[in-house]
Amino acid sequence: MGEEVGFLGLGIMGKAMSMNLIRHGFKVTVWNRTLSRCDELVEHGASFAETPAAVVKKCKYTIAMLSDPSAALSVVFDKDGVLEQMCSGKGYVDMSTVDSDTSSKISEAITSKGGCFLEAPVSGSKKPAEDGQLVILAAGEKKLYEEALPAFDVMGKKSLFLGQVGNGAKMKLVVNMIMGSMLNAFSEGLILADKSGLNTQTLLDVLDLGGIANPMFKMKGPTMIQKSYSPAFPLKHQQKDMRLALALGDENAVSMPVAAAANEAFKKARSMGLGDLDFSAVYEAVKFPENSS
Ligand SMILES: NC(=O)C1=CN([C@@H]2O[C@H](COP(=O)(O)OP(=O)(O)OC[C@H]3O[C@@H](n4cnc5c(N)ncnc54)[C@H](OP(=O)(O)O)[C@@H]3O)[C@@H](O)[C@H]2O)C=CC1
Ligand SMILES: O=CC(=O)O
Repeated sequence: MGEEVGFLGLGIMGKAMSMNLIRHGFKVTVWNRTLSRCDELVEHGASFAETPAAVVKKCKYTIAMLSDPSAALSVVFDKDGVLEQMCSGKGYVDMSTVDSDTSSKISEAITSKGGCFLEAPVSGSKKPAEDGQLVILAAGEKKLYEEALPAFDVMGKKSLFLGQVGNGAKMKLVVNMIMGSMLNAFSEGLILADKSGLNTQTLLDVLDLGGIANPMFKMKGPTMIQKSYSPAFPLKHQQKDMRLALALGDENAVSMPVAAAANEAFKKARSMGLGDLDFSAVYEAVKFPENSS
Protein backbone atom coordinates (compact mmCIF):
# COMPACT_ATOMS: atom_id res chain seq x y z
CA MET A 1 0.00 0.00 0.00
CA GLY A 2 3.07 2.21 0.15
CA GLU A 3 3.16 2.78 -3.62
CA GLU A 4 1.56 5.86 -5.14
CA VAL A 5 -1.57 5.05 -7.19
CA GLY A 6 -2.64 7.43 -9.97
CA PHE A 7 -6.29 8.25 -10.71
CA LEU A 8 -7.48 9.97 -13.91
CA GLY A 9 -11.10 11.10 -14.20
CA LEU A 10 -13.04 12.35 -11.19
CA GLY A 11 -16.61 12.25 -12.45
CA ILE A 12 -19.43 10.60 -10.51
CA MET A 13 -17.62 7.27 -10.36
CA GLY A 14 -13.98 8.33 -10.30
CA LYS A 15 -14.53 10.71 -7.41
CA ALA A 16 -16.22 8.03 -5.27
CA MET A 17 -13.65 5.36 -6.19
CA SER A 18 -10.59 7.51 -5.56
CA MET A 19 -12.12 8.77 -2.31
CA ASN A 20 -12.43 5.15 -1.16
CA LEU A 21 -8.77 4.52 -1.95
CA ILE A 22 -7.74 7.55 0.11
CA ARG A 23 -10.03 6.53 2.97
CA HIS A 24 -8.33 3.13 3.07
CA GLY A 25 -4.83 4.56 3.28
CA PHE A 26 -3.69 4.50 -0.35
CA LYS A 27 -1.46 7.34 -1.50
CA VAL A 28 -3.33 8.71 -4.50
CA THR A 29 -2.34 11.27 -7.14
CA VAL A 30 -5.31 12.63 -9.09
CA TRP A 31 -5.90 14.42 -12.38
CA ASN A 32 -9.12 15.52 -14.04
CA ARG A 33 -9.66 17.40 -17.31
CA THR A 34 -11.57 20.08 -15.41
CA LEU A 35 -8.82 20.59 -12.87
CA SER A 36 -11.03 22.20 -10.21
CA ARG A 37 -12.67 18.82 -9.66
CA CYS A 38 -9.41 17.68 -8.02
CA ASP A 39 -9.80 20.16 -5.15
CA GLU A 40 -12.11 18.04 -3.02
CA LEU A 41 -9.84 15.00 -3.34
CA VAL A 42 -6.81 17.07 -2.42
CA GLU A 43 -8.67 18.32 0.67
CA HIS A 44 -9.05 14.65 1.63
CA GLY A 45 -5.34 13.92 1.22
CA ALA A 46 -4.74 13.25 -2.49
CA SER A 47 -1.80 14.73 -4.37
CA PHE A 48 -2.51 16.60 -7.59
CA ALA A 49 -0.76 16.47 -10.96
CA GLU A 50 -1.24 18.85 -13.89
CA THR A 51 -1.41 16.23 -16.64
CA PRO A 52 -2.03 12.48 -17.14
CA ALA A 53 1.68 12.15 -18.06
CA ALA A 54 2.70 13.70 -14.74
CA VAL A 55 0.49 11.23 -12.86
CA VAL A 56 2.00 8.25 -14.69
CA LYS A 57 5.53 9.55 -14.09
CA LYS A 58 4.90 9.56 -10.34
CA CYS A 59 2.93 6.33 -9.92
CA LYS A 60 3.61 2.60 -10.14
CA TYR A 61 0.21 2.12 -11.71
CA THR A 62 -2.53 4.52 -12.80
CA ILE A 63 -6.29 3.95 -12.87
CA ALA A 64 -8.60 5.76 -15.33
CA MET A 65 -12.38 6.25 -15.10
CA LEU A 66 -13.43 8.26 -18.14
CA SER A 67 -16.70 8.84 -19.93
CA ASP A 68 -16.38 7.01 -23.25
CA PRO A 69 -14.02 5.65 -25.94
CA SER A 70 -13.01 9.07 -27.23
CA ALA A 71 -12.11 10.29 -23.71
CA ALA A 72 -10.25 7.06 -22.95
CA LEU A 73 -8.20 7.38 -26.16
CA SER A 74 -7.55 11.08 -25.74
CA VAL A 75 -6.13 10.72 -22.22
CA VAL A 76 -3.70 8.05 -23.42
CA PHE A 77 -2.64 9.34 -26.86
CA ASP A 78 -2.90 13.15 -26.74
CA LYS A 79 -0.15 15.58 -25.76
CA ASP A 80 0.76 15.24 -22.07
CA GLY A 81 -1.07 11.92 -22.12
CA VAL A 82 -0.41 8.61 -20.40
CA LEU A 83 1.85 7.25 -23.18
CA GLU A 84 4.45 9.98 -22.76
CA GLN A 85 5.59 8.57 -19.41
CA MET A 86 4.64 4.91 -19.82
CA CYS A 87 7.57 2.54 -19.50
CA SER A 88 8.62 -0.83 -18.19
CA GLY A 89 7.59 -1.40 -14.56
CA LYS A 90 4.49 0.79 -14.83
CA GLY A 91 0.86 -0.25 -15.22
CA TYR A 92 -2.33 1.29 -16.62
CA VAL A 93 -5.78 0.14 -15.46
CA ASP A 94 -8.67 1.51 -17.52
CA MET A 95 -11.96 1.11 -15.62
CA SER A 96 -14.06 3.16 -18.09
CA THR A 97 -16.83 1.42 -20.03
CA VAL A 98 -15.56 1.21 -23.61
CA ASP A 99 -15.67 -1.29 -26.48
CA SER A 100 -13.06 -4.01 -26.89
CA ASP A 101 -11.45 -2.30 -29.93
CA THR A 102 -10.75 0.82 -27.91
CA SER A 103 -9.38 -1.25 -25.07
CA SER A 104 -7.15 -3.23 -27.44
CA LYS A 105 -5.76 -0.04 -29.02
CA ILE A 106 -4.86 1.27 -25.57
CA SER A 107 -3.41 -2.08 -24.54
CA GLU A 108 -1.18 -2.26 -27.63
CA ALA A 109 0.10 1.27 -27.08
CA ILE A 110 0.85 0.70 -23.40
CA THR A 111 2.58 -2.64 -23.96
CA SER A 112 4.58 -1.24 -26.90
CA LYS A 113 6.15 1.15 -24.36
CA GLY A 114 6.97 -1.76 -22.02
CA GLY A 115 4.08 -1.10 -19.61
CA CYS A 116 1.34 -3.48 -18.42
CA PHE A 117 -2.34 -3.00 -19.25
CA LEU A 118 -5.54 -4.13 -17.57
CA GLU A 119 -9.11 -3.20 -18.49
CA ALA A 120 -11.41 -3.30 -15.49
CA PRO A 121 -14.87 -1.84 -16.15
CA VAL A 122 -17.28 -1.99 -13.25
CA SER A 123 -20.87 -2.95 -12.63
CA GLY A 124 -22.62 -0.86 -10.00
CA SER A 125 -23.44 2.81 -9.86
CA LYS A 126 -22.76 5.88 -7.71
CA LYS A 127 -23.88 4.35 -4.40
CA PRO A 128 -21.99 1.05 -4.83
CA ALA A 129 -18.95 3.14 -5.82
CA GLU A 130 -19.28 5.21 -2.64
CA ASP A 131 -19.77 2.08 -0.55
CA GLY A 132 -16.92 0.08 -2.15
CA GLN A 133 -19.42 -2.43 -3.51
CA LEU A 134 -18.63 -2.47 -7.24
CA VAL A 135 -18.24 -5.62 -9.32
CA ILE A 136 -14.94 -5.39 -11.19
CA LEU A 137 -14.65 -7.09 -14.59
CA ALA A 138 -10.91 -7.25 -15.25
CA ALA A 139 -9.03 -8.64 -18.24
CA GLY A 140 -5.52 -8.29 -19.62
CA GLU A 141 -2.21 -8.62 -17.77
CA LYS A 142 -2.68 -11.02 -14.84
CA LYS A 143 0.39 -9.65 -13.05
CA LEU A 144 -1.14 -6.17 -13.00
CA TYR A 145 -4.47 -7.62 -11.86
CA GLU A 146 -2.72 -9.13 -8.85
CA GLU A 147 -0.90 -5.88 -8.17
CA ALA A 148 -4.14 -3.88 -8.32
CA LEU A 149 -6.19 -6.36 -6.24
CA PRO A 150 -5.72 -4.47 -2.95
CA ALA A 151 -7.20 -1.38 -4.64
CA PHE A 152 -10.00 -3.43 -6.26
CA ASP A 153 -10.80 -4.93 -2.85
CA VAL A 154 -11.38 -1.43 -1.51
CA MET A 155 -13.45 -0.23 -4.48
CA GLY A 156 -15.45 -3.40 -5.04
CA LYS A 157 -17.20 -6.34 -3.41
CA LYS A 158 -16.03 -8.81 -6.07
CA SER A 159 -13.32 -8.83 -8.74
CA LEU A 160 -13.31 -11.24 -11.65
CA PHE A 161 -10.36 -11.90 -13.97
CA LEU A 162 -11.85 -12.72 -17.38
CA GLY A 163 -8.73 -13.48 -19.45
CA GLN A 164 -7.59 -11.57 -22.51
CA VAL A 165 -8.11 -7.86 -23.17
CA GLY A 166 -11.60 -7.28 -24.54
CA ASN A 167 -13.39 -9.82 -22.36
CA GLY A 168 -13.96 -7.31 -19.56
CA ALA A 169 -15.25 -4.69 -21.99
CA LYS A 170 -17.57 -7.19 -23.68
CA MET A 171 -18.93 -8.53 -20.38
CA LYS A 172 -19.69 -4.99 -19.21
CA LEU A 173 -21.51 -4.16 -22.47
CA VAL A 174 -23.62 -7.33 -22.33
CA VAL A 175 -24.63 -6.55 -18.73
CA ASN A 176 -25.53 -2.94 -19.56
CA MET A 177 -27.40 -3.96 -22.70
CA ILE A 178 -29.60 -6.17 -20.50
CA MET A 179 -29.95 -3.39 -17.92
CA GLY A 180 -30.99 -0.79 -20.52
CA SER A 181 -33.54 -3.14 -22.06
CA MET A 182 -34.98 -3.96 -18.63
CA LEU A 183 -35.34 -0.30 -17.76
CA ASN A 184 -37.35 0.28 -20.93
CA ALA A 185 -39.69 -2.62 -20.20
CA PHE A 186 -40.04 -1.31 -16.65
CA SER A 187 -40.89 2.20 -17.95
CA GLU A 188 -43.54 0.79 -20.29
CA GLY A 189 -45.00 -1.21 -17.40
CA LEU A 190 -45.25 1.86 -15.17
CA ILE A 191 -46.99 3.78 -17.94
CA LEU A 192 -49.34 0.90 -18.76
CA ALA A 193 -50.28 0.57 -15.09
CA ASP A 194 -50.93 4.30 -14.79
CA LYS A 195 -52.92 4.66 -18.03
CA SER A 196 -55.04 1.64 -17.26
CA GLY A 197 -56.06 3.04 -13.88
CA LEU A 198 -53.72 1.11 -11.57
CA ASN A 199 -51.69 2.55 -8.74
CA THR A 200 -48.02 2.59 -9.78
CA GLN A 201 -46.76 2.22 -6.19
CA THR A 202 -48.87 -0.95 -5.93
CA LEU A 203 -47.22 -2.20 -9.12
CA LEU A 204 -43.79 -1.61 -7.51
CA ASP A 205 -44.91 -3.56 -4.42
CA VAL A 206 -46.17 -6.46 -6.55
CA LEU A 207 -42.97 -6.55 -8.63
CA ASP A 208 -40.85 -6.56 -5.49
CA LEU A 209 -42.66 -9.59 -4.14
CA GLY A 210 -42.22 -11.78 -7.21
CA GLY A 211 -39.65 -13.55 -9.33
CA ILE A 212 -38.60 -10.44 -11.27
CA ALA A 213 -37.82 -8.38 -8.16
CA ASN A 214 -34.44 -6.70 -8.53
CA PRO A 215 -32.44 -3.87 -6.91
CA MET A 216 -32.78 -1.60 -9.97
CA PHE A 217 -36.59 -1.66 -10.01
CA LYS A 218 -36.61 -1.22 -6.24
CA MET A 219 -34.24 1.75 -6.32
CA LYS A 220 -35.38 3.53 -9.48
CA GLY A 221 -39.15 2.86 -9.30
CA PRO A 222 -40.02 5.38 -6.56
CA THR A 223 -37.86 8.15 -8.04
CA MET A 224 -39.27 7.57 -11.54
CA ILE A 225 -42.81 7.93 -10.19
CA GLN A 226 -41.67 11.22 -8.61
CA LYS A 227 -39.94 12.33 -11.86
CA SER A 228 -36.71 12.74 -9.90
CA TYR A 229 -33.69 12.04 -12.08
CA SER A 230 -30.64 13.23 -10.18
CA PRO A 231 -27.81 11.50 -12.08
CA ALA A 232 -26.23 8.39 -10.59
CA PHE A 233 -25.64 6.86 -14.03
CA PRO A 234 -25.97 9.57 -16.70
CA LEU A 235 -28.36 8.64 -19.50
CA LYS A 236 -25.84 9.65 -22.18
CA HIS A 237 -23.49 6.94 -20.88
CA GLN A 238 -26.21 4.28 -20.90
CA GLN A 239 -27.00 5.20 -24.51
CA LYS A 240 -23.28 4.92 -25.33
CA ASP A 241 -23.30 1.44 -23.80
CA MET A 242 -26.37 0.40 -25.82
CA ARG A 243 -24.68 1.69 -28.98
CA LEU A 244 -21.47 -0.22 -28.24
CA ALA A 245 -23.39 -3.38 -27.29
CA LEU A 246 -25.37 -3.21 -30.54
CA ALA A 247 -22.09 -2.87 -32.45
CA LEU A 248 -20.86 -6.00 -30.65
CA GLY A 249 -24.08 -7.68 -31.76
CA ASP A 250 -23.42 -6.56 -35.36
CA GLU A 251 -19.89 -7.99 -35.26
CA ASN A 252 -21.19 -11.33 -34.02
CA ALA A 253 -24.38 -11.43 -36.15
CA VAL A 254 -26.56 -11.50 -33.05
CA SER A 255 -30.05 -10.15 -33.65
CA MET A 256 -31.09 -7.90 -30.73
CA PRO A 257 -34.44 -6.25 -31.55
CA VAL A 258 -35.25 -5.60 -27.89
CA ALA A 259 -31.94 -3.82 -27.27
CA ALA A 260 -32.29 -1.90 -30.55
CA ALA A 261 -35.70 -0.60 -29.47
CA ALA A 262 -34.34 0.33 -26.04
CA ASN A 263 -31.47 2.19 -27.71
CA GLU A 264 -34.00 4.21 -29.73
CA ALA A 265 -35.71 5.26 -26.50
CA PHE A 266 -32.38 6.36 -24.98
CA LYS A 267 -31.56 8.28 -28.18
CA LYS A 268 -34.97 9.92 -28.03
CA ALA A 269 -34.33 10.88 -24.41
CA ARG A 270 -31.02 12.45 -25.41
CA SER A 271 -32.75 14.42 -28.16
CA MET A 272 -35.17 15.69 -25.49
CA GLY A 273 -32.17 17.12 -23.59
CA LEU A 274 -32.18 14.43 -20.88
CA GLY A 275 -28.65 13.08 -21.48
CA ASP A 276 -27.12 14.46 -18.29
CA LEU A 277 -29.94 13.18 -16.08
CA ASP A 278 -30.05 9.70 -14.62
CA PHE A 279 -30.66 6.93 -17.16
CA SER A 280 -34.05 6.31 -15.53
CA ALA A 281 -35.18 9.55 -17.25
CA VAL A 282 -35.75 7.35 -20.31
CA TYR A 283 -39.16 6.98 -18.66
CA GLU A 284 -39.98 10.49 -19.96
CA ALA A 285 -39.11 9.50 -23.53
CA VAL A 286 -41.21 6.35 -23.29
CA LYS A 287 -44.08 8.36 -21.78
CA PHE A 288 -43.94 11.31 -24.19
CA PRO A 289 -42.37 10.04 -27.41
CA GLU A 290 -43.85 12.97 -29.34
CA ASN A 291 -41.53 15.38 -27.44
CA SER A 292 -38.46 14.26 -29.36
CA SER A 293 -36.94 16.52 -32.01
N1 LIG B 1 -22.20 6.45 -13.18
C1 LIG B 1 -22.38 5.14 -13.14
O1 LIG B 1 -23.33 4.65 -12.49
C2 LIG B 1 -21.45 4.21 -13.83
C3 LIG B 1 -20.62 4.62 -14.85
N2 LIG B 1 -19.81 3.70 -15.48
C4 LIG B 1 -18.91 4.13 -16.54
O2 LIG B 1 -17.83 4.80 -15.91
C5 LIG B 1 -17.35 5.86 -16.75
C6 LIG B 1 -17.44 7.17 -15.97
O3 LIG B 1 -18.79 7.39 -15.63
P1 LIG B 1 -19.24 8.62 -14.69
O4 LIG B 1 -18.26 8.85 -13.65
O5 LIG B 1 -20.65 8.34 -14.35
O6 LIG B 1 -19.20 9.79 -15.77
P2 LIG B 1 -19.10 11.37 -15.57
O7 LIG B 1 -19.74 11.95 -16.78
O8 LIG B 1 -19.57 11.77 -14.22
O9 LIG B 1 -17.51 11.64 -15.61
C7 LIG B 1 -16.82 11.50 -16.82
C8 LIG B 1 -15.35 11.77 -16.59
O10 LIG B 1 -14.67 11.68 -17.85
C9 LIG B 1 -13.94 12.90 -18.06
N3 LIG B 1 -13.83 13.20 -19.48
C10 LIG B 1 -14.83 13.26 -20.38
N4 LIG B 1 -14.34 13.54 -21.61
C11 LIG B 1 -13.00 13.67 -21.46
C12 LIG B 1 -11.94 13.95 -22.36
N5 LIG B 1 -12.15 14.15 -23.67
N6 LIG B 1 -10.69 14.01 -21.87
C13 LIG B 1 -10.46 13.80 -20.55
N7 LIG B 1 -11.41 13.53 -19.64
C14 LIG B 1 -12.68 13.46 -20.11
C15 LIG B 1 -14.71 13.95 -17.30
O11 LIG B 1 -13.91 15.08 -17.08
P3 LIG B 1 -14.56 16.54 -16.79
O12 LIG B 1 -14.83 16.58 -15.32
O13 LIG B 1 -13.53 17.50 -17.23
O14 LIG B 1 -15.82 16.61 -17.63
C16 LIG B 1 -15.05 13.16 -16.03
O15 LIG B 1 -13.94 13.09 -15.18
C17 LIG B 1 -18.20 5.80 -18.01
O16 LIG B 1 -17.54 5.02 -18.96
C18 LIG B 1 -19.48 5.10 -17.55
O17 LIG B 1 -20.15 4.46 -18.60
C19 LIG B 1 -19.76 2.40 -15.09
C20 LIG B 1 -20.53 1.95 -14.07
C21 LIG B 1 -21.46 2.81 -13.39
O1 LIG C 1 -22.93 1.10 -15.79
C1 LIG C 1 -23.76 1.32 -14.93
C2 LIG C 1 -24.04 0.44 -13.82
O2 LIG C 1 -24.95 0.76 -13.03
O3 LIG C 1 -23.35 -0.58 -13.72
